Amino acid sequence: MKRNIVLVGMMGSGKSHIGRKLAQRLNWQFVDTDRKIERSVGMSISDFYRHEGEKAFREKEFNILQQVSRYHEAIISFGGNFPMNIEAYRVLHRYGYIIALQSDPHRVEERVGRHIGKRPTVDYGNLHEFVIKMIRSWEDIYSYCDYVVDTTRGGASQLVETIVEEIDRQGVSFAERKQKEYE
Ligand SMILES: Nc1ncnc2c1ncn2[C@@H]1O[C@H](COP(=O)(O)OP(=O)(O)O)[C@@H](O)[C@H]1O
Ligand SMILES: O=C(O)C1=C[C@@H](OP(=O)(O)O)[C@@H](O)[C@H](O)C1
Ligand SMILES: [Mg+2]
Repeated sequence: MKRNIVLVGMMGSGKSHIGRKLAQRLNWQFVDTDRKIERSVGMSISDFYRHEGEKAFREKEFNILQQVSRYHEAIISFGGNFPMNIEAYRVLHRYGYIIALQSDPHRVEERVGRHIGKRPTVDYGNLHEFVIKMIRSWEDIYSYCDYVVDTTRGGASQLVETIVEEIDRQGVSFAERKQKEYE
């Protein structure tokens, strides 16, 4: 039996947007791992990454994953800075139903380019090449996921219903939250 739903995928695939709507639809909590890391270290992801480096970031991220992976009735959006690695996958998959969101390059470019500067690791000067490379780096992950959703087309409400129907179709059941366990 699972406890939560984890959304993974490249930046601009819609994790935050769809995650919030899915949480509303199910009346669950929405949790963003990047925001939790930022609260825990007291600085932005980009500052932490710049000051402490990738190894420290990965350790912190793993730490947070272990914590949130045990949550019940939560939609957990996994930060899109890097493709999920196998250790993160194992931790999240124990209790989480893992959904990968993906979109075609032109849509990712359009979404990420909408707020220039918002995502500190994006190369906005070379957006097209950056997006192609990022999409490629996520390709190997999809076969590990429980469900892959293409978010290139379709509004968020429609995509949320598609996800809910698929979970029903697969007969996934989730343990209920019995006590307050979040921040
Ligand atoms: N299905 C969708 N339909 C319309 N706009 C969307 C959809 N999914 C995401 N967006 C928009 O695209 C942008 C990036 O989405 P976001 O949820 O922040 O992606 P991520 O968290 O995966 O980087 C946001 O401005 C969001 O409102
Ligand atoms: O560019 C970056 O480093 C970030 C991009 C965002 O990713 P998403 O677009 O996946 O939300 C988010 O993880 C965080 O704010 C940092
Ligand atoms: Mg996001």
